[in-house]
Amino acid sequence: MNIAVIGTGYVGLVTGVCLSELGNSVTCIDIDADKISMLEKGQSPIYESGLEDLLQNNIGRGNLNFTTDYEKGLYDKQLIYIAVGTPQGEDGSADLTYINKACESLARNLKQDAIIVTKSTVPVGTNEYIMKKIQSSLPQDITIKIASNPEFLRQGSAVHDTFHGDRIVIGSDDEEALETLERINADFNLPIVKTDLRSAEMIKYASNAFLATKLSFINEMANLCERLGANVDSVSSGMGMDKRIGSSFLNAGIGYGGSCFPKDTRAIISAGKDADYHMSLLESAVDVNERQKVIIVDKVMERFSNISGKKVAVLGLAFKPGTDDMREAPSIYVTEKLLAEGAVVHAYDPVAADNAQKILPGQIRYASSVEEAIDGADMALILTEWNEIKEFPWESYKEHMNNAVLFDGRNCFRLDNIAGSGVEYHSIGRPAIKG
Ligand SMILES: NC(=O)C1=CN([C@@H]2O[C@H](COP(=O)(O)OP(=O)(O)OC[C@H]3O[C@@H](n4cnc5c(N)ncnc54)[C@H](O)[C@@H]3O)[C@@H](O)[C@H]2O)C=CC1
Ligand SMILES: O=C(O)[C@H]1O[C@H](OP(=O)(O)OP(=O)(O)OC[C@H]2O[C@@H](n3ccc(=O)[nH]c3=O)[C@H](O)[C@@H]2O)[C@H](O)[C@@H](O)[C@@H]1O
Repeated sequence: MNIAVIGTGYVGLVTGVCLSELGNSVTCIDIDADKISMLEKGQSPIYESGLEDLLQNNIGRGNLNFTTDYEKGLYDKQLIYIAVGTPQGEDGSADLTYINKACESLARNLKQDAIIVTKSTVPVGTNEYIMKKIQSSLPQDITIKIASNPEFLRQGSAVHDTFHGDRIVIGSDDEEALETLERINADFNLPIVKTDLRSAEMIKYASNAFLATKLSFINEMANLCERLGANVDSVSSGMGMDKRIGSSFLNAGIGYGGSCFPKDTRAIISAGKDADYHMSLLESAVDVNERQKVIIVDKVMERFSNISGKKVAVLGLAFKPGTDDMREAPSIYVTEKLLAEGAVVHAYDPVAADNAQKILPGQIRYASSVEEAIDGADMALILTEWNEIKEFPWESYKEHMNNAVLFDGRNCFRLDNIAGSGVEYHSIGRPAIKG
């Protein structure tokens, strides 16, 4: 099938690349000329395992193209995916500016009937709005249909998730659109959930909101474990063995970040307000996460009282391992707070340092290895559980640091492995280990 994808961020790019891998002819459109020029050369603008190989293979096979030109990109396409960003607006609601702009360009340049498929996460009712907006600007002889196909990939495992996800959701109020999407998606060989337009939009928000709430729940339990002398690792595994609870998303830590959970939870709270319904559970989940992001600095201050002039090594900056994405990364809030307390911050991240330098405070010094970051440090904070950080040998902390005190915001290590190592260790929801 001939497919266009509008927007080449995480979702647009992965969607375009994976649909071309399945044998479709795909053109990706973006307004960012630098991005398109990189992509045309087979270079991925994002760090995502396996993506660049697939990108290059499919460009080579001639079934994947990139353009900034809507007319060229939409030419002869039967399916058009919209995958532009829907960031958080000032009042917490989803900002539909990019969706509006994409719809306007689409309507100006579409010359044939097509099915428009929304991949972007959009509030319930937006697909109906998109349909009306585009159709009202099209010549009368062109007809469009609309469908929602929300995306569930995780950054860091985006390609894997696309081919091995738990389900594909397609929603439409038009039978023909549903059938076409079912046919295209059948090639992924995954369970397909077919539903109406509004329910598909809601499934996406409800899924992210549920996962975010699960994280805030376990983080609250972790904070209580600390006060009551229990170990949240044991609590998580004991809870997770119950199939009704499930063991995933029970790793306590310094809270969720990233480009979606923070904005999507706020967007659904805002949708609740508009519908005159108070989403009290979700509001609490968001509040717990706000507090959790900086809990590690509270631990530092409790231990040291004054960190002015102290060298603090920050290990890991990305919001999670496997990505260079810094959006809403806890490292933003943690480094700001450390600097406000007068600390001298030396940071290391295996892939996110370039992006970090664009948004973190200018005073941060960047190291090119864990060793360099911790050399002569008075304490080290782990904020992202990269394998390289998890595999760094214990002895080396003692060897390099002025003071081997480690604050682990991701519970990377088992307590029984640390005892006796000579490193003082503080983590989340578990007893501290004296050095
Ligand atoms: N990042 C993720 O892991 C996931 C994101 N989503 C949702 O997917 C949507 C996209 O997210 P990301 O890929 O992270 O966004 P992004 O912000 O990384 O990329 C959006 C892309 O759209 C382009 N763009 C903006 N306006 C355009 C226009 N008028 N025409 C053509 N291109 C335009 C931008 O230049 C950019 O390359 C959002 O609604 C997000 O909530 C859903 C699941 C996973
Ligand atoms: O809508 C989206 O954008 C995506 O949001 C999340 O994916 P992502 O944000 O890429 O990453 P996750 O693996 O879900 O992690 C989110 C945050 O939760 C944190 N987390 C995750 C799991 C856990 O057990 N503990 C924990 O603190 C991570 O460190 C990270 O900051 C969802 O998992 C995807 O299904 C969804 O498509």
